[in-house]
Amino acid sequence: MLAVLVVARPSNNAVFNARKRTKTCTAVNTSDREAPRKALYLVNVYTANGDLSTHVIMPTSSKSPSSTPPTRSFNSGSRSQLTSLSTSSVTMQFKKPWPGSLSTCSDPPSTAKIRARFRKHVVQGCQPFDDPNINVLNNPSMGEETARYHLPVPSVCDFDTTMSGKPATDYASWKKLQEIYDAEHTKIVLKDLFAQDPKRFEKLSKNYNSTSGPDVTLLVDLSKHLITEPILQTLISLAREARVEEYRDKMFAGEHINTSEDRAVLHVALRNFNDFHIAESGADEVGGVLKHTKEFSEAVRSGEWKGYTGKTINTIVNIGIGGSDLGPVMVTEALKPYAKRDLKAHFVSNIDGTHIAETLRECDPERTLFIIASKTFTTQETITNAETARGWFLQTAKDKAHVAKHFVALSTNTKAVTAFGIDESNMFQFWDWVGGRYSLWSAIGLSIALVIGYDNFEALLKGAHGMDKHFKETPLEENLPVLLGLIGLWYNDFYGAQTLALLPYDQYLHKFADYFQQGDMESNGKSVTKNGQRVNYQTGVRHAQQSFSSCN
Ligand SMILES: O=P(O)(O)OC[C@H]1O[C@@H](O)[C@H](O)[C@@H](O)[C@@H]1O
Repeated sequence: MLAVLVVARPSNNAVFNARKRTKTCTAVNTSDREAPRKALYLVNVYTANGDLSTHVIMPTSSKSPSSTPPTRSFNSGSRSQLTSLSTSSVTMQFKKPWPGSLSTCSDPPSTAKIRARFRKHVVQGCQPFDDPNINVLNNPSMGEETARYHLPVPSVCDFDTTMSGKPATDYASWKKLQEIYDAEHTKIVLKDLFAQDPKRFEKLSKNYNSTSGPDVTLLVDLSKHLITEPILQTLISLAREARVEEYRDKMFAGEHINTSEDRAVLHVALRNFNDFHIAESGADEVGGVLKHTKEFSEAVRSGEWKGYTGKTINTIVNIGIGGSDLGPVMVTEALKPYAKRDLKAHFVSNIDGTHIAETLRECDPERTLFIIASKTFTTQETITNAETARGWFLQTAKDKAHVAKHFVALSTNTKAVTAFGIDESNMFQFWDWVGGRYSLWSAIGLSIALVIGYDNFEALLKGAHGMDKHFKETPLEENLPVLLGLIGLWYNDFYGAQTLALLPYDQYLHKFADYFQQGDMESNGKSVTKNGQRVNYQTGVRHAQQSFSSCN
């Protein structure tokens, strides 16, 4: 099947906001050269009340396209529609009130906004939209009822339209799991399962031996879960049906499996050490950033790096939020036994000024290094706290030139970093293919390297790489992340158990639940499938962080 896909899918936030306002659209053109009459365009529009309306448009022939193709619309009444199309272009019309993500208030969508939206959504394998070819067909003004845009469709490319955009509930294995659950769940009692099979622990527990050394092992004990071997086998079949292995391999190869943002998903490249071949721009720059991290962290720790009055650094303050805070704070706490005790580390995330104010009371401006950690460098909480820190520092240091000795930035956004006043040489780069929740292994880990030393930071990366290798190379039946994911799905979607308790009894892991909560919820908590269809089943869980009282 040869097809063209044109996607302008709302991000998760967009979908979340769709309840409040109209969102724009996913346009899918699937055309089959062998059977041109089957050529198909789909346009999904998120309407003001959050519903998805799908327009299906079938040109009479993709070789001799109709300018007014027959269309079928579901949930009509949306504010945007296709008015004409050919094999190479689509004309879209937006009616007042304009789709919320394209315009604000009652302004018509600007060409720049249309371009920005469509430029972002280039599907892997297809040629990008050619911006200049997005033409405004009329010149909408406040008084006009419609705005019309001519959007070029990229040339035909291979795209498998059966990719996992299908609701999970449509898979045969899902249906089988539902049957098993309905017939058996009242009989699944743990003590009976152990009584029936004395080898249950041996059969359902898995070991992981790290490449870091024989003393590093993990035990995942599935025998204490409410599953049987047939249930586990069916869960694994579900993963195969959903093509988890194929998408895992695409991920490691650097393909843009994040289709809504047209990005690769490559946190594994941050700890790869040239093991897997990853063809994505930036993957070959990781080594350079690690070198910078090593040199800088060693200079600060050894005292070679001096503050503006020539004194050594004795305090670091990481200012960030979400992934730019939770990962580093969790790891520095977990690996405290390796910490340099005379280098105090603070992590400031709260927009409530008390957090930064109380932290600054413990800092000496001559001996403090501020690390501004933000992938986007636009996050309000972080920038506000960073400005407070800079103002506090300059009250004593006076001269802005001294900022260079006391402020560094960890970000993908060079322009915003330099506009803030941090020199590019004091910036530690990373790439848009690092999700915030996975960023502790990127430059965002600088505070970790400062606290535990670069060699220990590198050992952490290598440990993570060992698990990446296991995930990449191990059959699903023995694949620990896959098995744990499937167990989560079994409880969440069949038992309806939406609360996950994380019980890290080791005090060093006291920040683990906070950290893991973001990773799990932002990764799994989705409300639409890959092709934009709203799901009617659970995709994520609620996290209970040792708050037993709320679990009854
Ligand atoms: O690192 P940034 O760009 O400041 O973002 C911080 C956090 O911002 C939140 O909005 C995102 O959901 C998180 O994923 C992210 O970690």
